[in-house]
Amino acid sequence: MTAPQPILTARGIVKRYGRVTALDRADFDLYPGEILAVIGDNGAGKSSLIKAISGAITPDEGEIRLEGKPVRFTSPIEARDAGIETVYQTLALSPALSITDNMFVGREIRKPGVLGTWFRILDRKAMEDFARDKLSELGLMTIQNINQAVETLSGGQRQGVAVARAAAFGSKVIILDEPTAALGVNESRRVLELICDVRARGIPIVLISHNMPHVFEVADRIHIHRLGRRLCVIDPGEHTMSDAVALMTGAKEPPASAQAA
Ligand SMILES: Nc1ncnc2c1ncn2[C@@H]1O[C@H](COP(=O)(O)OP(=O)(O)OP(=O)(O)O)[C@@H](O)[C@H]1O
Repeated sequence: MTAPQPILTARGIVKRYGRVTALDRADFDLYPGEILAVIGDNGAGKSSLIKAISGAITPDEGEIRLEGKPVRFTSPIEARDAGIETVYQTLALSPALSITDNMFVGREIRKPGVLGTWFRILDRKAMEDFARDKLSELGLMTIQNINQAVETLSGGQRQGVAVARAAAFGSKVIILDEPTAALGVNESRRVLELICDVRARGIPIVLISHNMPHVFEVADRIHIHRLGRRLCVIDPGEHTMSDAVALMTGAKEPPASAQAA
């Protein structure tokens, strides 16, 4: 049997901010259908790695491949168009807009024919139906009214809308930056379930998180980042949270069983 090919890879990524080297020949691999957690101490370079992959920064050196083909994104829109959706901690939702409008910002559906092409009239019904379908596919229909303003939703529901939007449009990869950081226990639980639902639909997820119990609960593999590069990748079934923290902080060296960096 041939080994599965990674859907997204990065090799030798370097990113410098003046005299600070945020990424120092960093590598990364994401396989189809997995949840890959990326963990590391503060300043290890996790956000920079994710920004490089999602087009928010352009690396100084190195190569990124999506489905085996080299890509060079110069903006998040280019990465999004290629099928890489990122949900940042700040969510980038517009509070005053409805759930439907938030799902479609920048990619609205226009009425067919002249109305849509010339007068750019929105097809609200098509957008509402699509939003309702996507939210219910992911079990998010506790949100009753898809025309409700996002500012009236709880933190967990907002995260749900952001993840549903990413799942609806992120055909290839979804990157989640600290999706449970601002949430309570029950809301975090729901978001973790949602992440597993998205994986079950075949979309691989990159999960950046400082929350070790959450990482160990859902991740298939854990990428440990230290001093600007991938130190190792561990199997959460074979290591404890204390092992992961010791590796992150440099208190311990990678075990032979960990995938080589
Ligand atoms: N725009 C920037 N300008 C200057 N230095 C930066 C910039 N962005 C990141 N850095 C530096 O690059 C290094 C890596 O930062 P990065 O945010 O990628 O780490 P991180 O692992 O995501 O940290 P945290 O967990 O604290 O968010 C840090 O030393 C940081 O100060």
